[in-house]
Amino acid sequence: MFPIVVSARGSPNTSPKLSDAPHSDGERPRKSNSKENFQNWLKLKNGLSRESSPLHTPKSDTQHSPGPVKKKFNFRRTTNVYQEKPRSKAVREVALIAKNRDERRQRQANEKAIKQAILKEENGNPYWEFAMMIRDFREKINFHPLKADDPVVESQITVCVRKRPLNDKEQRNREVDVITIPSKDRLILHEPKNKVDLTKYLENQQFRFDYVFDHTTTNDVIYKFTAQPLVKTIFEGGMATCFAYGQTGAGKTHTMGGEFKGKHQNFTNGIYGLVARDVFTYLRDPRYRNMNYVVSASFFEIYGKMVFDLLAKKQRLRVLEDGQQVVQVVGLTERVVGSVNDVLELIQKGSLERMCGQTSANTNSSRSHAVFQILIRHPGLKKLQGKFSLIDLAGNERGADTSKSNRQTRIEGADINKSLLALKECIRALGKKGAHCPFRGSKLTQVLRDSFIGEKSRTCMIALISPGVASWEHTLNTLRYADRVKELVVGNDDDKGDSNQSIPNLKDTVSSDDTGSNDENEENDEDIEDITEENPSLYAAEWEVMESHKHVIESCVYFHKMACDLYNSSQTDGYNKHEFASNWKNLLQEVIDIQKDALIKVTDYCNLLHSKTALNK
Ligand SMILES: Nc1ncnc2c1ncn2[C@@H]1O[C@H](COP(=O)(O)OP(=O)(O)OP(=O)(O)O)[C@@H](O)[C@H]1O
Repeated sequence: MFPIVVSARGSPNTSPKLSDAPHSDGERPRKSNSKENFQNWLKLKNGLSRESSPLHTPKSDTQHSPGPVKKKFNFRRTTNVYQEKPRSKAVREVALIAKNRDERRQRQANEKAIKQAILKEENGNPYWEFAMMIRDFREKINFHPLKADDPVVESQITVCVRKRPLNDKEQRNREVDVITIPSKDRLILHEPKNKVDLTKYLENQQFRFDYVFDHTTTNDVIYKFTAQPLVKTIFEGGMATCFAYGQTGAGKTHTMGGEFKGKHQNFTNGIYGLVARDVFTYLRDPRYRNMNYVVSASFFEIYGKMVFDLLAKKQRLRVLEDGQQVVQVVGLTERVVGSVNDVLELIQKGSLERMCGQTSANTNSSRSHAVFQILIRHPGLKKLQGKFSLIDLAGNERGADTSKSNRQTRIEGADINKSLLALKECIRALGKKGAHCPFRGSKLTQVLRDSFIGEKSRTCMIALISPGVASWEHTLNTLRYADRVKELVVGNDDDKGDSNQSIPNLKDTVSSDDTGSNDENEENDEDIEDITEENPSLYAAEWEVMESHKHVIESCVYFHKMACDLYNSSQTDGYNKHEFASNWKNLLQEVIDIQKDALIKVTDYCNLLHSKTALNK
């Protein structure tokens, strides 16, 4: 039974009413409307803090404020008292305080009742406030999602994001979907936050990529906008590379290997299989039919510093680099394939061999990078015409997830972080024409070195994200990483038509204090400005500084070891002077690049800190 709200003056309260109050006479309750309840609850909350608090006495009353009360009254709080004409200003003031207190209590009771009604309807959903705020936010947006027949824009580096649907576990936990995709190249992450007084609010972070795919997008459509435009590159004598990057369980294998149906994986609709299909289509094209190209494939995985052949029972392989910096994976199986089915068989074989570890996020988590390559060679298996490398990267989650794990898992985590950091630097180097590529930063970038050099090399990165609120921090990391890669390759192309629509509240935080009325929200506006104007840019800059700092530390250790090895090798009789000089030069260049990058980032950060401090003065 809900309390019947009667105002202190005896008239029915004008507060918002419960839209779904259950009937006390045993009738079936009316169809509930939790959104309306939520709006009412917000209004109540707001009204409560502003109207009824003694600190928020209405202006008309404060104008006649009698000043401090000196006498002590024996005041009986009844409805009649409010209706009587006060005998003095002091009595009137006390009556007003009492009235406000009563109203506040009634509002609290009302608020509690509405909250209970919403909770009942939301079936105890612990995230219901965020869910309502996000729903509210989305209602104000015009959605222009990507359409399958939209044109494909080609570029040397493409970075896009795919959001998967909430999985069964997330749905059982009633997780909120914190990703909104308003258009084909934009994405908003709703960060769930709590103020110090535990009021919940959203901090909306907007990102922009070449394409953003929502949870309804199929592998075929993703392929069309990502890897498919790169297939012709390998026929034109270039290197093509496609990475799947993201948190464990976000959908990397689903995208690269093929959609899962239970435990069965459909390899025909993964990017590996789709690339193979198109390679054979190109071979039949009149332009290439007479070239008699030979197609072959290899499949290996990189686990820490070790490389294993997935087509040869995980035989361990060595990676060697010659004086010309050509990197060879010695003994890697390269199978000649005559049809798409041959390729699918190899994909299936290799996928079964993949190394799996365990993390708290996914018991079948992949802790290794899987590299599937399709090569086109001139007849006689000699000269390479082109190579398509497809990489299903290991889960990118950081210390937070691995700190609870054993030492081995922590080492794996550190290796994964290191290789992902090196990968980012190498793609950035590809984007900055002529820049030094620090490919020795990890085994992954070492074996993929030829992907990052040359005018004809093209790369695409698909960042996979989980939409659930429980994953929002990992999702933010993934988006920041992808954004960093994109930032350097996209430039200032702000001519994307309707995708630039203004999105409501993007510069605002949405909080459960919001009622939509400006004058009622004066106090909160201060918070809004502080949170959205300052923190994200500072936070992002700080994050960059920390990342580059770590990179400097790691590279110093690496540099020290390599420099010692190189020096020792130069002390032997008959050492190769050319090779020594070239390696020493490259090593120095690599470490200088990393330090320069860190210097730029920390300088930007210092400037940002100074400008914020100056603004606050
Ligand atoms: N877009 C999607 N639509 C439907 N289900 C998906 C989608 N993406 C992923 N899934 C499902 O989510 C689960 C985890 O996906 P997947 O194994 O591809 O994650 P992962 O990122 O490769 O994780 P790991 O790093 O452990 O390999 C799978 O059951 C998969 O079917």
